[in-house]
Amino acid sequence: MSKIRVAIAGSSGRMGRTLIEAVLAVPDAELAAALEHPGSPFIGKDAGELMGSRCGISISTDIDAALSQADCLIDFTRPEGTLQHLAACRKLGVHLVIGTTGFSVEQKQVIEEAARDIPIVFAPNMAVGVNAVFKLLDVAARILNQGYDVEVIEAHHRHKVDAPSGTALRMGEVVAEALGRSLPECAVYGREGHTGERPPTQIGFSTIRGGDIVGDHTVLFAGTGERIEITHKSASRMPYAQGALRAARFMHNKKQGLFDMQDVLGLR
Ligand SMILES: NC(=O)C1=CN([C@@H]2O[C@H](COP(=O)(O)OP(=O)(O)OC[C@H]3O[C@@H](n4cnc5c(N)ncnc54)[C@H](OP(=O)(O)O)[C@@H]3O)[C@@H](O)[C@H]2O)C=CC1
Ligand SMILES: O=C(O)C1=N[C@H](C(=O)O)C[C@H](O)C1
Repeated sequence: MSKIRVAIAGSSGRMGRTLIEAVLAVPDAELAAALEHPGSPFIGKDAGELMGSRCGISISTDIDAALSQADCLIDFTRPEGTLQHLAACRKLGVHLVIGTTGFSVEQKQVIEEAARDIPIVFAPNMAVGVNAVFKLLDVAARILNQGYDVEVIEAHHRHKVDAPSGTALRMGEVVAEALGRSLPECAVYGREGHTGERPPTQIGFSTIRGGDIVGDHTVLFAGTGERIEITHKSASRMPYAQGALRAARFMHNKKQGLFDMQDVLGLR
């Protein structure tokens, strides 16, 4: 099989740099292009230099030119940037991996619509371990379906701009679905003041932001006389990048469709 030609959006960001490192390290993919938004101080710089050694690909703002060299774009940016890249991928028939989080319901609909024309893997967490935890949560919630209060607790670095994390929200969705609840109806995002007693069907979310925490998630099932905690802790961003590359490989022979990492990992 020929190498997958990968373009990376947000290439100077935390995930962008990790993705460059991941792509340059594997034999079956090549870095085709590296993108940044206009105004970035990294425009014109060699993408490999960000990770220590030059690779001959300059960081550019020209989305169409970048996509003309690529089979797949990997995007970990911000929702507005992702939607701009999505439109260009759709126009040029380029596959898209979306790791960005923090989309509105309407923005997610735009992604769904685009997946009629191109294959898209859209997942709030590309790490294999987190996707295993989604499965464990489904099993746990079905067993602990009465008498256990569910709380989702997440912690991330001080630079993260969206809350709760996309992963925490997906964990809440998995548990809510297993329990036959609608997350928008039962979710509570933080508590303050005289809140009254906790309704038994509530799913609570707590957010911690600080320092360089890469990403920790815990789902707590609190019963009477016992507690169950299912926790995932990231110590590096490389598992996210490697998951994104698996997603790019997964789409190689696909024509269209919306997928997530459960599809990529064969966990459906
Ligand atoms: N699905 C997953 O597995 C994971 C998802 N994420 C998500 O990925 C996203 C990025 O995270 P992270 O790398 O830490 O963030 P960073 O802020 O470090 O990187 C984002 C990059 O995107 C650029 N950018 C910002 N706005 C735009 C825009 N409108 N158009 C194009 N590029 C833009 C930034 O440039 P500048 O710095 O100049 O603003 C930066 O280079 C977040 O939504 C995060 O939640 C993160 C890790 C794993
Ligand atoms: O912003 C991050 O860093 C992360 N974002 C993703 C999320 O919002 O779930 C995934 C991971 O937790 C790291």
